[in-house]
Amino acid sequence: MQSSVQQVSVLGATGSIGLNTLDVVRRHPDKYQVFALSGHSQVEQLAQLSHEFQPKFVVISDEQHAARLKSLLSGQQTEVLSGASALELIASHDDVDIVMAAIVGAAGLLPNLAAAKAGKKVLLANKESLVMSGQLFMETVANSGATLLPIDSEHNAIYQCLPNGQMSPDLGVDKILLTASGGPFRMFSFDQLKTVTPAQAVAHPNWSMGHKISVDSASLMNKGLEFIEACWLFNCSAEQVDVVVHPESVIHSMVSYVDGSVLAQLGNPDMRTPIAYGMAWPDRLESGVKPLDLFEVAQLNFEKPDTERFPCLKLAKQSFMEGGCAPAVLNAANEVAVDAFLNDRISFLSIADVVEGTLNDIENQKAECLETILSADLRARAKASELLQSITGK
Ligand SMILES: NC(=O)C1=CN([C@@H]2O[C@H](COP(=O)(O)OP(=O)(O)OC[C@H]3O[C@@H](n4cnc5c(N)ncnc54)[C@H](OP(=O)(O)O)[C@@H]3O)[C@@H](O)[C@H]2O)C=CC1
Ligand SMILES: CC(=O)[C@@H](O)[C@H](O)COP(=O)(O)O
Ligand SMILES: [Mn+2]
Repeated sequence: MQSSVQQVSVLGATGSIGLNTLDVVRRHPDKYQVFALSGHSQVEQLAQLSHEFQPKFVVISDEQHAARLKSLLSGQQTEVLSGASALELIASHDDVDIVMAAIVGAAGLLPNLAAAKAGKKVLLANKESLVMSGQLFMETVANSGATLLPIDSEHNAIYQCLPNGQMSPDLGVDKILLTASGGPFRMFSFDQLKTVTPAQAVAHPNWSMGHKISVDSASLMNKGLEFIEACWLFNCSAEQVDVVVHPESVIHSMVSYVDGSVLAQLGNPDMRTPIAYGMAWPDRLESGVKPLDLFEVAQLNFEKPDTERFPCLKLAKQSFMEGGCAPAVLNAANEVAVDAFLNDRISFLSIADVVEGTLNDIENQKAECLETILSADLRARAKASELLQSITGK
């Protein structure tokens, strides 16, 4: 049992995972105290959260926003900082016990690595950092003795179903069954996919999430990123992970064993469950999530994923099997393409075209060190932007 109050840094506090984390913290003031919060564009909301949680530090990306935040927090003890190095500071500070890694995209990589290097209890929601730098990230965790707990709902479920969170053949583990909702366009024909809008894409059938991950769910890129995330987290090969479409999102993933047993973790689709699991691990914590009513659920369905209509899943698997910096290139191209789609610059189907074109045009390299990975990320962004221009003519 944890006894003293744990100090928590929430990276990406103004987002969907950040706010759910703060909801769990709010329920347990005897166990958790907010040490630091970070945000990017939502200055007012960050100020409001700082008023409520009175953190020691609050970090925002740019200096102008920081100046506004300072004026909103005048008279409060909280220190306002800005920039990438400030994120690393609150992720690795000696006084921090738990880091919630909930910044979206590649922007989370450096602070997440800093938390891992500093040996923190890292609650990893940001899947992009593992996709970009899986080997480096896992080595950093192993070398520092950090505790890495997956918050992504599927990986949290798998962690709960594996013996000691490990994919060990000695313990009879056979396969991971990674569930996918299929997203809002699961039943759409290829023709219908040509004209879907950002508003339709972010309307996930089961989960309320940020825009980027919602579009990824709609294209099945989210499942591709999660496939790579699972391989790194649980040290398994591509052949050991099967994607199973399960439209209800009640089973959050499963593990099958050599004796024919399949263990699953079920629950209502609410991120406060995996967040509370990570915060309290190895204990359990009340999270505010209502108990699962199986009579209300009534049916659980399963399908094979269709990678013809949703090629992003195939592209992600291929990039993992290719190895090196290919997953970092895939991730960067996807970030550029999703942003363009959300801003009405390209169609939904062009997301996969931009990712595929970028992967084809960038020569792969071994992911030897952080600098190589960051340089592949930059080159991929430049190439993806070029491809966007050729699609839009602008
Ligand atoms: N939402 C969910 O249920 C799940 C999310 N995840 C993963 O968790 C991560 C967060 O997702 P989600 O909460 O939905 O995303 P949101 O878009 O809701 O929130 C993203 C957070 O990151 C901040 N941010 C955005 N850009 C930057 C940047 N360049 N530098 C620093 N901070 C930045 C945002 O600040 P601001 O809002 O102030 O601009 C916000 O606090 C993603 O990696 C996602 O894949 C995984 C499983 C489930
Ligand atoms: C809540 C969560 O973990 C998301 O990653 C969710 O899994 C998205 O659902 P699908 O990608 O399966 O549609
Ligand atoms: Mn997920």
